[in-house]
Amino acid sequence: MPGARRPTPDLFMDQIEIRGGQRLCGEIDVSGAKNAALPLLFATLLASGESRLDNVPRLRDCDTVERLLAIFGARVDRNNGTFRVDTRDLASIEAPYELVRTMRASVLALGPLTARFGRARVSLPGGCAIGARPIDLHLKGLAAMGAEIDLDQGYVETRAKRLVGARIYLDLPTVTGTENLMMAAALARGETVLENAAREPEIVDLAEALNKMGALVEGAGSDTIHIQGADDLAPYEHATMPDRIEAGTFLVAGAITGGDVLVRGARPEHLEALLAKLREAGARITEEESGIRVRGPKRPRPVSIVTSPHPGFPTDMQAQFMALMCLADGSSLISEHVFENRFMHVCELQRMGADISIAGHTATVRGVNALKGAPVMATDLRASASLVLAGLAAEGVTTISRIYHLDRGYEHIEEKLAGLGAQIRRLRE
Ligand SMILES: CC(=O)N[C@H]1[C@@H](OP(=O)(O)OP(=O)(O)OC[C@H]2O[C@@H](n3ccc(=O)[nH]c3=O)[C@H](O)[C@@H]2O)O[C@H](CO)[C@@H](O)[C@@H]1O
Ligand SMILES: C=C(OP(=O)(O)O)C(=O)O
Repeated sequence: MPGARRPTPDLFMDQIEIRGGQRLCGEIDVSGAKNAALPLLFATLLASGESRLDNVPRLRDCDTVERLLAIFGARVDRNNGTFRVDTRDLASIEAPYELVRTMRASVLALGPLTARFGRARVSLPGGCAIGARPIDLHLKGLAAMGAEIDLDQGYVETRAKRLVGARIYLDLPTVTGTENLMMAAALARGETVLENAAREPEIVDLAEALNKMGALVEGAGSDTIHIQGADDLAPYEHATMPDRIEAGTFLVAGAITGGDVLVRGARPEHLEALLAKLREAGARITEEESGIRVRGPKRPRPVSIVTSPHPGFPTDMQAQFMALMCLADGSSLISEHVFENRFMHVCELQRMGADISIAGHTATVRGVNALKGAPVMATDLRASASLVLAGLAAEGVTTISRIYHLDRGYEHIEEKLAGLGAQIRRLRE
């Protein structure tokens, strides 16, 4: 039609619409953890046979691993939250760019494939919205275990006769780096010691599964992990741990709306830093048998946070906590020290009336009396979650576009929040 404006591509993608201002009350269930399910699914590659993983969340990233495992030749049978992965006929060791670029955690194929087949070819994931995110420490660790490493047309290629155990000091406690090296070490000859290892609960979950497979992993959850490799590993049966970041997001949802929410399945020992900060902000937190209850303050007190590796305040909760601080009765400082570019949500929160300024790694958030609904855009996974939280508390209607980011890490988020009384719906493409 002459003169007609072409709609922007965003209009052809799902959006979320929230009518804010409802006090959220009730009970909400936590799903299995994305960041635990992904390494656990790649760990199936270490053995020949059928592994079974329960409590896998229905997320875009889990669909991506399913596709990758199928490319390697695994048979994946998926029934609700249960994945049965049969790795008897693996035929390929290549993780193609088309899939890796949609999910950085694809790099977790590198350790298991190199350990089991002595070869892997995995596309380099490249940077993403939150930072450069190199994988040099994964590669240094594999090289220390005897792998030859080449870069060819954007792919990392590894070769090794059999990996040998090594003492590896990680310059930074990288989470997926620690997981990749634990999986590689599980089939290496002799003992591997990972020093300055990541201590996240997802590392402990993976260690449990590797031990079920026949490796001997000790010290997971501390900064030194000992892994005694085995000649062969057996398939595992395991259930994914609950998602502490999803749980944390729901706790903030209760707090930001002044509500009363029981987050069923949330584990206090996984969430200590967040719970301490929510209490400082004035939320009442109680640990109950089935989960964690939050009762929101009338208005949050200002609380400053600094992100750091576990057990510090998780970078994956920074954006959500910032949304809460936007409505605090005073100013707070939010310092991001894990990723260099994880303030993408700030501009969008400002569109909703937030008063935030950034200097280097720190955002100063001056609390306002109210946020106002607006059309906003999701830029990465947790940035999207912060916009949902801001939208729940804001006056009027918030429409969030590009929610494919949200679907990478939150299962049925609109249905779950609607169950607490939120006025939220997905506008389909
Ligand atoms: C799938 C998964 O579990 N993702 C999580 C994992 O990501 P991921 O494992 O990618 O994050 P890392 O722990 O590796 O990154 C931490 C820091 O180390 C740097 N680094 C990392 C590896 C490396 O070889 N070289 C290097 O310099 C990164 O750029 C970053 O600044 O941990 C992050 C930090 O808690 C979380 O935000 C992600 O949700
Ligand atoms: C950054 C995250 O995930 P990923 O490492 O998969 O990008 C996250 O879960 O917040």
